[in-house]
Amino acid sequence: MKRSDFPANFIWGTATSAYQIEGAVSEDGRGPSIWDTFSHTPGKTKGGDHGDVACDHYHRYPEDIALMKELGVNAYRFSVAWPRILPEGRGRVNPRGLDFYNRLVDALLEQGITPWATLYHWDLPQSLEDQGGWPSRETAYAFAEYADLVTRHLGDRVKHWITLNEPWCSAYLGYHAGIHAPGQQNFKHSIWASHHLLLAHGLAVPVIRRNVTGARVGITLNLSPGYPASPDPADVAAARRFDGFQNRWYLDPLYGLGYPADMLALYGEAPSVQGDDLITIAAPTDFLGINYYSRAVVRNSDLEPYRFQYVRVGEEHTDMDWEVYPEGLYDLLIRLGREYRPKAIYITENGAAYPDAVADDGGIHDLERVRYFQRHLALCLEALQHGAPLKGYFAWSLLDNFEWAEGYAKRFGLVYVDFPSQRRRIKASGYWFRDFLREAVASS
Ligand SMILES: N#[N+]C[C@@H]1[C@@H](O)[C@H](O)[C@@H](O)[C@@H]2O[C@H]12
Repeated sequence: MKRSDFPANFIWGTATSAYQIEGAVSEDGRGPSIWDTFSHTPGKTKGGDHGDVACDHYHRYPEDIALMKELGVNAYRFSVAWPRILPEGRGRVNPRGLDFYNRLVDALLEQGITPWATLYHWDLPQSLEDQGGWPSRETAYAFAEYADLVTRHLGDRVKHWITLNEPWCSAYLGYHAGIHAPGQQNFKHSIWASHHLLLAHGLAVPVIRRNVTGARVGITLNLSPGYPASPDPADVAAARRFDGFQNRWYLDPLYGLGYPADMLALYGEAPSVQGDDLITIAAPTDFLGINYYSRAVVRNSDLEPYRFQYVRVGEEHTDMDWEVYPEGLYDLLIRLGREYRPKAIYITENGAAYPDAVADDGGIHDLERVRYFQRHLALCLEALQHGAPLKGYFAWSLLDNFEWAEGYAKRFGLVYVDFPSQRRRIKASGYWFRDFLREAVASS
């Protein structure tokens, strides 16, 4: 498989998010986010890690753009930090926050790198959480106001917009599992949050189209194909419930099908739908972003409310203990193309954490990650050749960064970051990606 096996106009990028790399959390007028609060709450993140400095990208973005240039990517997916733009979430605008993204976008364009902006990658302004957070419908309206402001300022140069990153994580991990910010464990709130996140997306789509000539708008979902642990009908049914929990709860409303009836029955908890919400949520989009890391294998369980249990399978796992299963990406792409028929699909994140270390020769020989990318790209190509509307691929991530509750211990970067010194070193996987993009290597 080589780059020229893919269409000539295929997008090749890397991805990051604001809270994971920027740092400068109290600089130039930025307000606090729920992740500032959560990461500074004892016991919430590994080793008490937080994003106060992270990769210091707020100051080092020219160096990081130079790294993107060296890797040879033609696109870069970043997120805009809502609390940098609107410190209280609504109302008062922070011009220095807008200035940062103006500088970032101009520097990317100067290097011939197309900016892809995610409007929300989990850093909700704390003041909005204090007023109810995503379980409150008001937050969806606040998001639409935020989207209007940002796209009016950047829309002349940024044409690719992702409204939300992984609403499943914001709703489930943040409001039911409680392992992500804001750390609530309230099932009803997680269902309401999921609805208001989708509503926020739907409200933002026409706003972006109004403000951005030639806009390409989409959403990014973390989708995982679910497989039954056995042919036992109880396990097969459990896999269907997992699919509803992880995938269909978001895909169905986004593609005009409303919330899946089987999941509404299972949950016994209706989202706080009002008026034309489902029409708003199903606003036509130009692409579907997929973050793919692994599959799920599940068996039946009486554990309420989801009634499935994960089963650990496979011989090969990443440092996140996620099975390496590129076949799941193929299955997902083919299914989505057939069942939901998005105009286009972009892999907006794919990558792996491994316990990288600097070797005696000064290199980082992350050959497992090279193999991970080779295998997943090969299956992307196969899915594309079998009709999936795949148009691009963003490797997660450009840099080792703040891996949320896992802190800095989990490294996903193509570029190694020594956090105390902030020194960047391109890993073997980064050099492989560069050579793949230069077509200097063909790999099986
Ligand atoms: N975990 N993990 C890696 C990666 C995370 O760092 C991103 O912020 C999320 O969008 C998505 O979960 C994937």
